Amino acid sequence: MVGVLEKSAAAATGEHLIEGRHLTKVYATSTGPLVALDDVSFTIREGEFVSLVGPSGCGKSTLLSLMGGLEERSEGTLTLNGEDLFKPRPDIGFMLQTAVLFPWRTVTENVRLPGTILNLDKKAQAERCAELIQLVGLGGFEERYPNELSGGMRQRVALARLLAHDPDVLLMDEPFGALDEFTRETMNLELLRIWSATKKTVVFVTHNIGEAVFLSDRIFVMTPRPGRLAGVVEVDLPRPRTTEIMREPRYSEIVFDIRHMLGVD
Ligand SMILES: Nc1ncnc2c1ncn2[C@@H]1O[C@H](COP(=O)(O)OP(=O)(O)OP(=O)(O)O)[C@@H](O)[C@H]1O
Repeated sequence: MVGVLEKSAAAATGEHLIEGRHLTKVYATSTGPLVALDDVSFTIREGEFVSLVGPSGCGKSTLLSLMGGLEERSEGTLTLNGEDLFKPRPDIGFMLQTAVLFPWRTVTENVRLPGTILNLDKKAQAERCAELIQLVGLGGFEERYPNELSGGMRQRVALARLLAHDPDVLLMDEPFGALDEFTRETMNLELLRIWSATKKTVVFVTHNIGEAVFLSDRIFVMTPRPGRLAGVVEVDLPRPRTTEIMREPRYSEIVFDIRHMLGVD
């Protein structure tokens, strides 16, 4: 059970892992070029939990897709450990708001899919996936099919699948955005538990400022038209975090600062 939670030797060295310099993304649209990201520069350290927040259309998903190598940048540089980042890589995992699970595959078969695609050792994968299913709280549901699961349970399957091939970087695009508040809070706590044990690098997109403050080491605050990085906020709240932290004046202060940066107040 603890095997999947062991820190990778390379993790948490505090070095710059992902580095973007003057990143620009222009989409060609029917009404002409649309600047989704404009001159965005940042670094993300190994083992760090970074959230991207900002209103709809500010380029959060675009930036995440660039980091996942799913979109081509228009200008600028983007590197992972100094290597040009321009295509999907097995050491980067991606998770979306709605779990894209194969309905004809069981929970176990869905979680084992990346290992099968990447042709990883079958026995080791079988063990790891069984541990991960326990880890995300789905013990007993291994042989169920997605349509027999709740939305929260399907996201748990997606989370286990994200971790199955042990990527160093987890890119999560509003992974719990479609869940009710209680389930979302539980999933956030699970994610923090897994993250603190594995020290993976997480980049997490959310509309929810409170969620970003609760989870993150740093928050990239983005503004729209064109998508820019308005500022980076350090979250100096202690860890490990529980929901009790939301009572802290410092928590409210950071939430307020971000709202202010976004012009919400
Ligand atoms: N494939 C695409 N083609 C054309 N325009 C796009 C494409 N993807 C995104 N855009 C545009 O780029 C801008 C940024 O979109 P993006 O999805 O990155 O924003 P976002 O901050 O993630 O928004 P949301 O919070 O609503 O998901 C938007 O104006 C959007 O319409």
